[in-house]
Amino acid sequence: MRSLPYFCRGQVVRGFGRGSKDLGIPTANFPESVVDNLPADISTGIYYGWARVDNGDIHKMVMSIGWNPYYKNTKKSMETHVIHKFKEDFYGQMLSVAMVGYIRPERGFESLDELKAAIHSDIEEAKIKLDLPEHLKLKEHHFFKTSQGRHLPSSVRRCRTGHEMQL
Ligand SMILES: Cc1cc2nc3c(=O)[nH]c(=O)nc-3n(C[C@H](O)[C@H](O)[C@H](O)COP(=O)(O)O)c2cc1C
Ligand SMILES: Nc1ncnc2c1ncn2[C@@H]1O[C@H](COP(=O)(O)OP(=O)(O)O)[C@@H](O)[C@H]1O
Repeated sequence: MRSLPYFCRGQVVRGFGRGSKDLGIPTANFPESVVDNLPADISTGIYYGWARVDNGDIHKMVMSIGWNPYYKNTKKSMETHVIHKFKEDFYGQMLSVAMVGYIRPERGFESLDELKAAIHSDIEEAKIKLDLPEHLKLKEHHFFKTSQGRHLPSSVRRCRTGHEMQL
């Protein structure tokens, strides 16, 4: 995928409230404007990368892009599970992510337990891959040093591919 790494930020909005309740794996949702602006070559599926909430620490993350076939959603979404235990929810805060690599396509599952097992295996894969030097160096990218600018208009918070960010 030519567009990877892909750098993106947006204010966290409410989803269907299933991530935590059903799965025990909370996923922060991006607004529709961010989902609609994904480059054409970023296909639906599961990705790994780095994430930061407002000006906090940079953590490993896994992200699901698509229609969640298990739940048969009608709206495409981008849902990020940050691999970190937060003290509280962060709705309305700025989430900055660097999508670094692709894991697998989205799938339907026979049971919730199978979906949960698949997500846990994605998390383990992400943890290992992100320790590679070429991925670790992205934590130092100037994207994560620029203003988290919650006050900035959405037009200023455009998402960019690694190519556009002059890696
Ligand atoms: C790493 C990861 C992998 C996922 N894989 C799938 C999948 O293969 N199929 C699917 O239907 N949903 C998948 N999901 C999406 C979950 O079903 C989704 O996070 C859940 O529906 C919560 O949605 P909500 O935040 O809108 O409530 C995945 C989520 C994550 C974080
Ligand atoms: N480690 C985490 N990763 C992602 N979101 C988290 C995490 N810890 C807490 N949250 C909070 O949980 C919310 C997601 O919970 P979830 O049950 O999936 O609800 P929703 O459907 O509203 O997205 C996020 O928007 C965020 O505020």
